[in-house]
Amino acid sequence: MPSDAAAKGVKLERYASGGALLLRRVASGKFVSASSHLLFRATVLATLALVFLFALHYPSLLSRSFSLASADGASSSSSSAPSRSHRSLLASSSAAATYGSERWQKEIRRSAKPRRDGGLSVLVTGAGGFVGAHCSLALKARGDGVVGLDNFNSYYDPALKRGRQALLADRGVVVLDADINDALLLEKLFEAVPFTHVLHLAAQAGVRYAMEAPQTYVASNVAGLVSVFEAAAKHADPQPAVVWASSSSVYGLNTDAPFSEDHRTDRPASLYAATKKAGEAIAHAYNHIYGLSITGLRFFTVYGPWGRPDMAYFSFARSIVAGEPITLYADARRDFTYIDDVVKGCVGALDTAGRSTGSARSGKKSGPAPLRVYNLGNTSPVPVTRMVAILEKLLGKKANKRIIAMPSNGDVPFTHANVSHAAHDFGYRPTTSLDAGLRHFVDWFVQYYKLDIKIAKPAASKKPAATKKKTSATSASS
Ligand SMILES: O=C(O)[C@H]1O[C@H](OP(=O)(O)OP(=O)(O)OC[C@H]2O[C@@H](n3ccc(=O)[nH]c3=O)[C@H](O)[C@@H]2O)[C@H](O)[C@@H](O)[C@@H]1O
Repeated sequence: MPSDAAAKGVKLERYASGGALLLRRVASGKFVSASSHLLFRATVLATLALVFLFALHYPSLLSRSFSLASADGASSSSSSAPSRSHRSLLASSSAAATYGSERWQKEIRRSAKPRRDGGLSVLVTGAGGFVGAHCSLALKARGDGVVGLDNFNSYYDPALKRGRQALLADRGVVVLDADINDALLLEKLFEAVPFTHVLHLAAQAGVRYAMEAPQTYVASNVAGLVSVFEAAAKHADPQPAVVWASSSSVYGLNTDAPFSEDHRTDRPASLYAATKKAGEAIAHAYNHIYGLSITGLRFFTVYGPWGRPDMAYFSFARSIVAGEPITLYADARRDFTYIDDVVKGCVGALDTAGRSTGSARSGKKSGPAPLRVYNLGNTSPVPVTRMVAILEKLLGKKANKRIIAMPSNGDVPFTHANVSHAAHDFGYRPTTSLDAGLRHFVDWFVQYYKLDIKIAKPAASKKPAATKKKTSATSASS
């Protein structure tokens, strides 16, 4: 081709446009023939078609101005899976306006407006996620304003996330299709609304999956966290207080029990744990330099209705129903914590967060700001075999179990929370037994998947306090 062009005295010039390389012919003295014109047009059309297809699959690799122009305010997505990219371009979220537009701002402000005196205005990242959706519902129910964002990636079935989004939309909470790594989107959000708090729950979860997709953990849990702290520190005026999801996994190879916030967290057993531990160090730096009020919450194996299908209790329930085998790691124990208890902890942490002391304008802080970290666990570890036994009873079917020694996949043998700090500072008291919590989960599970299963009745309990009433978040989900 180049030699042919040279022979015709035509110079080919390469230049970039919209992420694709176009070839332009520049005539050097001679007329370009009609057939060359046709060929040129066909090439341009084919290139444009390729650009369109490229944009459809990889919007994150294109420029910022592209994401600004997208129809639903979707952002770039370093951490999201391809299905989100399609959706962000083709589908519309409840805030269907171009982000930054007047209509978009109006929708965001309406969703963010508290309906009670002294109410909070909270940006919830990961609002399409398990904990994020429940917290958003609880905040909205008590009269706080909530704006959610989520990239709806396909780490697990996005339909479940869309279901949670629909639930939130019913309550008047907007959840934007957006990624925490989209700095411009975050700037626009903080420009539009003076959020009092950020509840940052968007993350790449799952301990074992980190061996398969290590970079997604860095993109979400490290780069994404920095992106949120950057926006909160430098583009919000006044700065909000940030409460974010760390993890019980930071205790890693710690053997002192129950795990206390004062114990060592410098021996992570998985990359997932290491990214959460890195997050805690990053939080320290942003608090120190910019005066951001930051609270990290170490969640302990949170479960319940609308939960995560990648987690053991959920995937085991599916396998039991389907008659498929499950693999149990011998002697593994977890401090399983029910979602309603965790929601109360998150809300308590938000309510007691204390103000940030920095200024986005001057870049200076007026004094030290709060920097806190709390365990949110259930304080009673249970063997995983016991969790399976409860599921078997509720579902009326035996599991096809295969018990093996715990593989070296990042798992730790047990977790056990000491929650005295959270109890002292915001009255955190978990009250849901694993039996009661799994019953709520199975109720929802059977309904959600329209299963023809009669759930076993609870045995008469001597301790009625353990089967506490459902909160609004749980009732909403069942
Ligand atoms: O507490 C935490 O910090 C973490 O809790 C869970 O991680 P994990 O406790 O590993 O939860 P599951 O994946 O549901 O596993 C629960 C238990 O089942 C065991 N398990 C898991 C999978 C399996 O096939 N077999 C099996 O015995 C695990 O070893 C573990 O003891 C979440 O997935 C993490 O995102 C969260 O940060």
